[in-house]
Amino acid sequence: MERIALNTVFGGSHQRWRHRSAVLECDMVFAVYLPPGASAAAPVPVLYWLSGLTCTDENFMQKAGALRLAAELGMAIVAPDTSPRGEGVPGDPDGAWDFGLGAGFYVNATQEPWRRHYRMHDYVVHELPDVIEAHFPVSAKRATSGHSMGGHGALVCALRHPGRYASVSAFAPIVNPSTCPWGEKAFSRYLGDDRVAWRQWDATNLIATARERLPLLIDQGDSDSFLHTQLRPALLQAAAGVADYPLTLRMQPGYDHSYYFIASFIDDHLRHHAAALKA
Ligand SMILES: N[C@@H](CCC(=O)N[C@@H](CS)C(=O)NCC(=O)O)C(=O)O
Repeated sequence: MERIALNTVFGGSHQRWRHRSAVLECDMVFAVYLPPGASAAAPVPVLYWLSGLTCTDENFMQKAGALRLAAELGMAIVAPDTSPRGEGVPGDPDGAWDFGLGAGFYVNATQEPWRRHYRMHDYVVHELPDVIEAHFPVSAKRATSGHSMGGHGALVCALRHPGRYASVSAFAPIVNPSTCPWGEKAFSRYLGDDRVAWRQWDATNLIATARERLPLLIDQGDSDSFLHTQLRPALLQAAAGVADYPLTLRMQPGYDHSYYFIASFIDDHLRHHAAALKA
């Protein structure tokens, strides 16, 4: 592991690290924020933030405005990259931004040529937390949240792994990737044409049989240009209603898809997670 950045912020420490991922078979960079006072004697819980299309570990740390309250709440935040990277990792054949590099969709690909490197689900659920818990003063109390493609990722990680997270939330998540253009493009390539295989990667399908009922907070801007084509939170809300799953979906008037929207409501999400992590 090699540290490539270190910044003191709100009394804590923002760090970027490069490490070799065995799961993804490439070098990866992640960011971690450690609040003041985190130590081996006083380990802190961790929020795993999953970013959206085109992002790296940097977008959330620089733009979400989360670190002041994370410092106050005594919560670490880890932000991974959004896909495998580097030499030999294939990207979108046409260079598009919604597939491949920066667009791993937090699934384990089964199809060539993606299946060797594109295993972001195993990376964010297992390998990265193992690295974090081995090298930083954190506890095994975990929460997850994310934005757009990363909102989908957070929901799927929590729904597929009962007991692993104390808490989950999302901003403008892609709730039903099996039936929207971003998801259909990604899933048909990463997972193949058999749509039955897509169901285990789709929150709207998974919520129907959820074995755990973590209270789920979702914020969605009603002026988000992707709302009606890609995101469609009403589909998850309907499935949650049928399954009697505790979902709070807040439609936020005037807000778009950007980090201005995330920054406006991140405090509510951090408090939502802190309450569960401290319980
Ligand atoms: N590049 C796309 C937009 C992609 C986009 O909105 N990405 C979101 C996640 S889905 C994001 O967080 N972008 C990075 C940023 O705003 O810092 C476009 O030109 O329409």
